[in-house]
Amino acid sequence: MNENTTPEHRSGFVSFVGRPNAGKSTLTNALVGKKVVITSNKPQTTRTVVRGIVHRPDAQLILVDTPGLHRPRTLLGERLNDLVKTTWAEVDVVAVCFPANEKPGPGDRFIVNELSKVRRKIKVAIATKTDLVNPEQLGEHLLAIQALGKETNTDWAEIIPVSSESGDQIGLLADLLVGLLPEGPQLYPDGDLTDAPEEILAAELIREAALEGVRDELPHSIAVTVEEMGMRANRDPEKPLLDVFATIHVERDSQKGILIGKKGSRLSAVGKEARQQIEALLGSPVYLDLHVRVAKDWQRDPRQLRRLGF
Ligand SMILES: Nc1nc2c(ncn2[C@@H]2O[C@H](COP(=O)(O)OP(=O)(O)OP(=O)(O)O)[C@@H](O)[C@H]2O)c(=O)[nH]1
Repeated sequence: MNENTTPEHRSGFVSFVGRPNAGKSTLTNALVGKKVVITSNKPQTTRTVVRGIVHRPDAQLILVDTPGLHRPRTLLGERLNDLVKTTWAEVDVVAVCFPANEKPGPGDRFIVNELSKVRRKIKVAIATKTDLVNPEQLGEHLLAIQALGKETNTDWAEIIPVSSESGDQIGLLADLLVGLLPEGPQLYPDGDLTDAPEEILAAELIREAALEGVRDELPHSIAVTVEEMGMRANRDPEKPLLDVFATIHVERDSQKGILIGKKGSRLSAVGKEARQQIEALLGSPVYLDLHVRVAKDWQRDPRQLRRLGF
């Protein structure tokens, strides 16, 4: 760079991959600085590809959040894996997340192996959740990641430990990722933190609230659609109200009962939590109309999957 030119601006796409629950969504939110993707302690929370956008004077970093890649067991699982591979082909950098509190295992090997088939792609390893381990454990973890790279012929451009919880090394990670992006213009307007439509964000926030406190197979059985969303007409401009009409789909009657709870108590708690989250994200008071519907075995039914947007 010559001293008379302005510093180059970089822009590009980074995809986080990793086994379910590796901390990808939390990391996206930590880098963006705001909750743009939902997180939960239930594996396989992420289904749609939602982008978080990091704005800096020198760069624009667009984060593509993917579902956890795993051996598919259902049609939904297959669709999600296809989605991951399509994403890899399109991004500038693929960053694999390895939670520091779990030894890299067969699930991680499966992912890195699949990724090694994608040639000429910049690959980064991120050790997530470092706040959960001591320095010695972290050292072993980093060595295990390095070994896994060797074993699969994967050349890590960086191996970096971070904690989204404490914020440790998040700024450094952003710097490293920006350094790996090509020179390019700003791709999204200032202030845009995601390009997911508001309907999708609202549906995701409702799904997150519904996942809170449910166990076993139920989390995987929950899907949410937003039927209608819009500002209520004829309101005092000082008191706007956003109407959101949404449906929570489950696979069985018994699950419907669990979600609704005694005298509707659980559903109303879910509604309240989701409403507050949507209000925080979109900055307007919200009226949320929430229904629960049984879509029998939707995860295995192509027609229903299409209806639910997969
Ligand atoms: N202590 C700690 N917990 C974390 C950290 N990052 C994520 N978690 C937790 O780990 C769990 C999974 O995080 P997510 O970000 O939803 O994981 P994910 O990889 O997006 O998961 P899927 O959507 O299932 O693929 C959540 O309970 C998070 O709160 C971290 O840095 N420290």
